[in-house]
Amino acid sequence: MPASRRVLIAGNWKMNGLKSSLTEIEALAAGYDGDLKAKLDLLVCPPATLLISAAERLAGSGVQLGGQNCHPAPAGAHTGGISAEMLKDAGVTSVIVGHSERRTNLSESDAVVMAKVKAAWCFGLLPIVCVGETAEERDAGEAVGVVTRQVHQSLPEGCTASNLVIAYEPVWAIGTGRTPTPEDVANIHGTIRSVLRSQFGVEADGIRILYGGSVKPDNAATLMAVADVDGALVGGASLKAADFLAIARATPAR
Ligand SMILES: O=C(CO)COP(=O)(O)O
Repeated sequence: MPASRRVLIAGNWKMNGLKSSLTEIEALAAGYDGDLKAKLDLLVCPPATLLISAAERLAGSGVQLGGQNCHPAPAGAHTGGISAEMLKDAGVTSVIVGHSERRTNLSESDAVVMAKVKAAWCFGLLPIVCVGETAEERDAGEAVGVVTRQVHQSLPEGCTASNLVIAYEPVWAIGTGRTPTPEDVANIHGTIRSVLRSQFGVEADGIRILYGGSVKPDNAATLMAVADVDGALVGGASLKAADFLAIARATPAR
């Protein structure tokens, strides 16, 4: 196992979280203890409005802070946009790009996702690139093909173990309580690893591939033990520090 493939448990709060939720950030900072630090990286991605305050609360705790999206342009006339530089300035080290909710609801294409990866790199942020098939695509037997295409077309040249994380999130598993079988997860993660190998050679062996979609404290141990699963991207169960920390504790040590 390459040293760089340290397990990463990441929380995506999506459009949830008010100032009062900063108590959960404080609880995360307090709960990321020596055992967890020895075992894995912990990352939380609250909404943009909470980033600066969250960075203050997390300072010195070792818990990393992430954004949920960035604009492909460095700056300028993009009302409502948030640039990678702004995220960096707020204390962020990672950014989720290409989440299926943005691909679907905001028609984000693979080309746009690639531009966002490059924007993140310009400011030293670690992009977490999401891929995953819909229920219709899975039922049509197209899961492998869809994920392969997304990985191929969303990633620029020059991806390495230290500048890229992939998250496989089957759309039908997000927020539904349904998860793929461990065999299905192993199959898609193995496919992603081979696509990465074909694109980036030996570097691919160090790139972390997270699983996301209805990860909970009671299924984390099983899902995180699957081959080529290097952590989780957690939605709903990351909103409460107790649940999110329980997922981290349930994750097997490597
Ligand atoms: O979309 C997700 C994380 O980005 C997964 O969400 P849930 O964990 O709520 O299914």
